[in-house]
Amino acid sequence: MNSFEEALELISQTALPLGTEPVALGAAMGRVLAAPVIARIDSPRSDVSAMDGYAVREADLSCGETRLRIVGESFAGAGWSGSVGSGQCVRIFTGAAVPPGADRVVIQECVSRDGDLALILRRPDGPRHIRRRGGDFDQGDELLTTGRLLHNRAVVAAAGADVASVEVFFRPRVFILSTGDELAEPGIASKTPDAIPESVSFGVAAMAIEGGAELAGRLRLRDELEEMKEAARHALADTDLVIVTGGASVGEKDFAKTMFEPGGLEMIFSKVSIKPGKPVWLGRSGKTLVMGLPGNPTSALVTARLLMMPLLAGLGGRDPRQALRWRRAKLTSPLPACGERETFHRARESGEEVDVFAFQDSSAQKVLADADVLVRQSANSPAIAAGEMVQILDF
Ligand SMILES: Nc1nc2c(c(=O)[nH]1)N[C@H]1C(S)=C(S)[C@@H](COP(=O)(O)OP(=O)(O)OC[C@H]3O[C@@H](n4cnc5c(N)ncnc54)[C@H](O)[C@@H]3O)O[C@H]1N2
Ligand code: MOO
Repeated sequence: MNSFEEALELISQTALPLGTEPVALGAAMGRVLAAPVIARIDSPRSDVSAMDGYAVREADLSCGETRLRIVGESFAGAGWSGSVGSGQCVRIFTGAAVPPGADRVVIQECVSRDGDLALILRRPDGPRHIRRRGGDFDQGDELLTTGRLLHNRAVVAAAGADVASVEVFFRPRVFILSTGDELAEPGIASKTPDAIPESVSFGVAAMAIEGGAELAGRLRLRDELEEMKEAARHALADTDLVIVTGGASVGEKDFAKTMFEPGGLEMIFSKVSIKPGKPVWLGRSGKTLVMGLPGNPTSALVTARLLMMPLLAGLGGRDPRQALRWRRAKLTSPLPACGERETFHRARESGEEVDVFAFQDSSAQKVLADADVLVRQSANSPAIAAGEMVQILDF
């Protein structure tokens, strides 16, 4: 059995980027850059006004009142072509180019206008309200590095750099197979005695999409080996990762691994010393990776968070360990000593504190809805007192 750190290391070695493609910026949200974004223009493109007002020559301003002749207007997108001479000024608006000669913008609240004369009541001090050319970035600057996730703010920077399309890594294509004779589609389980709603694939699919995956398909399977082998063959075609839930343990109908044997299944790890989720496994069938998650809903979601997310990060061009950003918080109640499996408790964060739920069963579903972090407790650690700091991970 591998430790959690060993499993992560194996994932880092296995999860290599799948390839790259150009995409239009409008479709790039959530994608990972495979090449840096380099600015194609300066920003601002020239010295521009930061306020609505009048572009003046600082040297013209006297301590008392100053009268200047308005010789032109400069709008954003339609600047004024002349230059501002002594005793002159130009009406100017936010984002408009500051004409040569002017070196300050006086905001319009400090100016009264009389025909083509601007009357400045007293000499302004403070900022000159001019944004310098290239003050934000220069043409040729690297604005976004390879491996960056394009979120809403990053696409603003790319678009602002006059970049129309970006080179990104392929999204991993993920197929989810859930196994178990007892499973029924949510909404119809109550009609059959012994049936339970298939819940896990919904959470795993949602998490995979959050992790940058594209959902290639989802199938619910009965524990019938021949049917499962056929489904495995179908799921393996044209996907990068198959996630199979349930049947990971040692039950008589636990066929999650066996179903992949016709295509060949090379194991990468077959159990991890964590609680919950010990039966989680990773293998490769042909060129497709296969991850088996335990069927218990909490075990499935915890292992998906701890191991599937780093795997997807790596396949999608990011550092797998970036998917796990541990933070620290203070325990509100004590934790008992940890057994020999590293343990990840479901908990809720509140301010700088973290409340570990009393119900930690691996079959739990209600608590999953309430938990927002996992609390990490190392294997064989002694009891941890309330008030101690612990490692937490967004869940
Ligand atoms: N003798 C042993 N028994 C078990 C061991 C063991 O080491 N020795 N390991 C236990 C651990 S730990 C776990 S976790 C579970 C995992 O078992 P499986 O992956 O084989 O899961 P199943 O038996 O298929 O299901 C477990 C449980 O979860 C329910 N389930 C399954 N799939 C779904 C789904 N998609 N949606 C909702 N609920 C699901 C299923 O009905 C079972 O109740 O094994 C222990 N046993
Ligand atoms: O790992 Mo199982 O998830 O302990 O019940």
